[in-house]
Amino acid sequence: MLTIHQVSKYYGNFCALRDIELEFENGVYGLLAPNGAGKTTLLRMLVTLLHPTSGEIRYDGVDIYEMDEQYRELLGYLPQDFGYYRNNTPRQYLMYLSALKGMERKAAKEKIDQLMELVGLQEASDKKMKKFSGGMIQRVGIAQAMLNDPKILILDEPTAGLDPKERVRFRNVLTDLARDRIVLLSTHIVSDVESIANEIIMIKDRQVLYKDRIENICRTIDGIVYETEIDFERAHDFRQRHFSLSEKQEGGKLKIRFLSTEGTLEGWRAVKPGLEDVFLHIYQDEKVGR
Ligand SMILES: Nc1ncnc2c1ncn2[C@@H]1O[C@H](COP(=O)(O)OP(=O)(O)OP(=O)(O)O)[C@@H](O)[C@H]1O
Repeated sequence: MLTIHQVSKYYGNFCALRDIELEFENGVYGLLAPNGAGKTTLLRMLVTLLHPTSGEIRYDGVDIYEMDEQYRELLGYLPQDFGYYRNNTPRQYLMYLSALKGMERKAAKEKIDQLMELVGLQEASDKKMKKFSGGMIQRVGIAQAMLNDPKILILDEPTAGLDPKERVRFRNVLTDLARDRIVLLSTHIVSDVESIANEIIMIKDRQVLYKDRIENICRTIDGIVYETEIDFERAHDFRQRHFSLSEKQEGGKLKIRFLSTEGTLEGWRAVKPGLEDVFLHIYQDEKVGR
C-alpha cells in the first residue's frame, strides 16, 4: 500500500499542496482537478522527482525516499510530455530504454513483444514514430512506463490529444493493468476517469476535498441539480439566478441543466447528479480548463 501522510509542498512561499492524506491500494485512481490545482506536483512527489516540504510518503510502511532505487524499481511513470525520438520505431525506443534500465537483451525483447500486444501496437512496432497519431504515441508512453512491470503506474494527463476511439482503447488497457497494481492518473477531463476509476481524488484550495467512489461523490450534491426548458429571452436572467451546468437547444426552447438550492419550482425536474455536475459545482468560482 502507498500512503501519503501530512504532505505539504511549498515553492518558496507559495503553497502548492497542504496536508495531503491519501492511501492507495490496487486499482485505478483518477486525480481530477482543474489546471494548476497541484496534480503534477503531487505526482512528481510520488515518483520522487520532488521532495515534500513536510510530511511523508510510504510504500508498505517504508519511506519512499529511503527506499530510493528499490522504490523506483516499482514505479512506472508517464510524464505530461515524455521525450522520444521521432525517427525511432517503438521497438528501437523501448530497447534503448530497457538497456538504460539494465535489462538483459533477450528478456527485454520478450517484454517489448508483450507490451506491444498489450497496447495494440504490434503492427506499428517497427514503424517510425514520426508518423504516429497522438493516441499511438500515448500508447508507446504507457509501454515505456510498463517496461519494468511496475507495481505503481503513474500517468500525468495521459489522455491529452486522444480522439474518442483512442480514449476507449486507452481506458481498456488501464482497466486491465489495474488488476494487480496501483494506477494513478491525473486529468482535468471528467469523462476520462468517469468510467474507469475505482476512486476519484479531487483537490481544491490546495487540499484533498474528496477521495471516494464516484457514486458517493455525486451524492454530495443530491437534490440540487435540475433540468428545465425555458424561452431563450429568459436565458440571461435565469443564468444570473442559477448556475448553469449545461445547455442545449431543443424544440425552439433552451433546455438547461442547473444548480439550485431554492427547492423545486414548477416545470423543474430534479435529476441525478453526475461527476461532471460535481466538478462544475466545486470549481464554479475557478477558471476551469476543459
Ligand atoms: N517549480 C515551480 N515553482 C513555482 N511554482 C510552481 C512550480 N511548479 C508548479 N508551481 C505552481 O504550483 C501550482 C500547482 O502546479 P501543478 O503543475 O502541480 O498543477 P497541475 O494541477 O498539475 O496543473 P497542470 O495540469 O496545468 O500542470 C500552480 O499554481 C503552479 O503555478
